[in-house]
Amino acid sequence: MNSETMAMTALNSKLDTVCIFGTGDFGRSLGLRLLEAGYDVVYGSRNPKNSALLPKGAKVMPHEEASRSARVIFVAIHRENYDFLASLSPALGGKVLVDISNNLNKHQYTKSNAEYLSMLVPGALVVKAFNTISAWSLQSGGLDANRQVLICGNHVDAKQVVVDIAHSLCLNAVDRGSLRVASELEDLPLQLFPLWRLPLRISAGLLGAFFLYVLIRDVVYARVVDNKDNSFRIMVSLANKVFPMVALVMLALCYLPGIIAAFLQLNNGTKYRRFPDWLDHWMLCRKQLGLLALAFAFLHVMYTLVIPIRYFVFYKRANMYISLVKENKTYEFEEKWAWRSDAYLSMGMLGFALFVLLGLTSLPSVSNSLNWREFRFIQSKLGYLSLLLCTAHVFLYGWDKFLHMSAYKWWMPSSYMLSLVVPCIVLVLKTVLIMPCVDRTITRIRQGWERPFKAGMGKDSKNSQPLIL
Ligand SMILES: NC(=O)C1=CN([C@@H]2O[C@H](COP(=O)(O)OP(=O)(O)OC[C@H]3O[C@@H](n4cnc5c(N)ncnc54)[C@H](OP(=O)(O)O)[C@@H]3O)[C@@H](O)[C@H]2O)C=CC1
Ligand SMILES: [Cu+2]
Repeated sequence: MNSETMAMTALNSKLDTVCIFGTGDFGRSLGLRLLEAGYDVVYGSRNPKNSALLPKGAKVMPHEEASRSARVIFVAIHRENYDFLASLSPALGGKVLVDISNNLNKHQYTKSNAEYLSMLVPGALVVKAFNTISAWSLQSGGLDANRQVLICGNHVDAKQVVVDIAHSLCLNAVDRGSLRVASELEDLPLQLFPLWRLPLRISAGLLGAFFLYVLIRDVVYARVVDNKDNSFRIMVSLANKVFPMVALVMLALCYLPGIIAAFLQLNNGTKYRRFPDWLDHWMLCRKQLGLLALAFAFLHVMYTLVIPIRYFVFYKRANMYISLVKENKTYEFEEKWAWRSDAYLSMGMLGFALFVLLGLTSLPSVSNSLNWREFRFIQSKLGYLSLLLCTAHVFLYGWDKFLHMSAYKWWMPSSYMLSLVVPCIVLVLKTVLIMPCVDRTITRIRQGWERPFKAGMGKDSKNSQPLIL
């Protein structure tokens, strides 16, 4: 038996007892789960007599005594109170010290908490883990919260011991590498939807801009020029104009960064050159952009469904029927209008169905069941088709309004027309990219080929992510 196996056996033989320093929220929740999983739990506390709140079956002792009874010690104490651990150094030598601490702010300290702990207790095998799991989710059994335990540390065996504990608590363990990444793990709980920020800002900006525009155009202008009060239209009509426009532009914005990246690669003649940071960031949040766009499309569907029961629509229809009767006229069937309304409705429904499919395949549980080619086919080809159908839907709905400009000045075009600018640019560029000659060049570039006269340029770094156009 070599020394490593012996050390492992020694670690495993003691695994039935786990020590926890600190009897606070996290210590208590973790202790409870460990007891339920069949471990013996010993708490190390400043106040061993105060065990009223602790889970039944756990023992409480002073820190040094508690540390002697186990090989694995969870340090459920805030970093600010770590200093006393230095004096326990001799007792903690060779033990697996699990640092679970988080900070209040990002980059609060120059050294991560785990590295600081290993500096305080140099003889211990420090592992960073469990800091991304909350005391609450531990208590609720991890059933309705994040179940992923991210682990890092410099000692493989010590990490394995922590992985085994995580597994026995029915949590998923992911090894993230050495103790150097500890500060990254400590930053994770402080993040608040990092990839949603840009998409949320974009959607808020688009919402505000489109709403202001249709408000000025449909309400304020009508009031000032025609002395007509259209303000009641804000609630449903204007909202139902703004939502589909925002959804369409945002769907187009999901595809624009991939297209820009492809043109950059074409221009550079190589894929071995980094994209600008803003493009990288934009590409990383395409999924969030798409999901927000889908939410706006859903809103548009719901607002459209209530149109027949609106008072205003009821009033307009009744008035039309009455005037037809009064003037003894019939409501002529116009084939052109029948075609147009069926066409835009059908395009809208098909586009929306594909849009929902895109949303579904972005869910990890679904995308995990697809291979890369299938995923690309849906996200790229069907996404392109969805954008095309949705653009056609908006175009067919508003085309007479584009042509019929007399009511408004040239400087106040239809809002639908404005919302088509970005999607049309994206569709045209995308069409250029799928032309066989261009597509062939891009495929070759992505396989590592470099345009001869540009070869070697910027070969310092690869693109940070594979492309989905
Ligand atoms: N709560 C949570 O959801 C999560 C917490 N964490 C981390 O877990 C650690 C503990 O958090 P939490 O349980 O919420 O905090 P609490 O404040 O509830 O508990 C901290 C415990 O530390 C001990 N302690 C306090 N001061 C000192 C000191 N000067 N010297 C020695 N021990 C001291 C106390 O135990 P005693 O009186 O027995 O000595 C106290 O109960 C923190 O580092 C936190 O960042 C990480 C992820 C989630
Ligand atoms: Cu529509």
